[in-house]
Amino acid sequence: MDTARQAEAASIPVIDFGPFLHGGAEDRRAVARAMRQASADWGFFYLSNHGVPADLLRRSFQASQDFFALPEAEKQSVAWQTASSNRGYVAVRRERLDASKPGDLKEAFNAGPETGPDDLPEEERPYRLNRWPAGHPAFRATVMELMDGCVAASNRVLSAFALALDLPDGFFVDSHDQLHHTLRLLHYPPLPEGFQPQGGERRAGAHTDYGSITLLFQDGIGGLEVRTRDGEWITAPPIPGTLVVNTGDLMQRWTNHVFCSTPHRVSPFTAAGSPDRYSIAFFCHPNPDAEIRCIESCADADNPPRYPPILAGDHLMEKLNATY
Ligand SMILES: O=C(O)CCC(=O)C(=O)O
Ligand SMILES: [Fe+2]
Repeated sequence: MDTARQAEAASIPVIDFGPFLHGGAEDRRAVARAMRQASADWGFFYLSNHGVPADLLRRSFQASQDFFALPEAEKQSVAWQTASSNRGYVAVRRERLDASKPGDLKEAFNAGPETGPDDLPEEERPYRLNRWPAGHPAFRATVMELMDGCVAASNRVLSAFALALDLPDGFFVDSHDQLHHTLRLLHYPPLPEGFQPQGGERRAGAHTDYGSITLLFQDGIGGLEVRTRDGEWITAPPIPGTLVVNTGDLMQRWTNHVFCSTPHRVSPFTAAGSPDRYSIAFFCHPNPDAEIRCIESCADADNPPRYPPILAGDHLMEKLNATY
């Protein structure tokens, strides 16, 4: 189906994270229960009072605008090179999130947490280094400040997920402690008036995310669409002050579909036409050597494990190699 129903923002749950961060044990459990329900019904929810400072987000969106406004040659000087690194600049139409459709009408800049190269095994070093445009130290500083904020926020969400499944607090966080995450600045350039998408092209093709969870920050433009469990596409409009959390493929495998990995896409058109749109996604990836196997309490005789165990790193490489 090509059009999406305009959803009431309320149809995808909005969860207040404040009581989890600042409340007592019962408040924390109530938030975790709401997340469990939302992840089962939708695989998506909005989170308010998420703890990532508004001023940092404002500066990050500004840094993103400044980066994408650089001349193409400067952006290409830090071009994305390999799936194993997955860092650097990705030009318009370079990636196909829906492999059956033309390239996405977006450009992106990927970065990862910077562990000092000295801490890394020799063979990993070239893949763990970010690609920064020369002469823009403030860009790097802002992106890395946001990285830290997102690592902290995602760990808090992962610990709520553990509580939601009655698992020890560190169950998910400990499997993410090598910080193989990707922070991705996204820019969807304006499309000319009367633009006709060719061959089903979109700003981002329909896909599920690959990792455990994703935190997504949207600007005010809109365009994100989510497929409901009934197969209908609905809009996920921006809600000021919130971020969007969605569960990815590995979380779905881990929880045997208790938490679902929901297809989503970005439509070329919004009520405002197709102006510039910016978003920022933080993809959480478990440690590459983490074995993702069905959590015991998520399976029983009627619902046996649906997938064999897989190493998180193997899953990610398979997905990245299919979309570039
Ligand atoms: O830009 C957005 O709103 C969504 C982007 C997205 O789903 C992705 O990059 O995986
Ligand atoms: Fe996505």
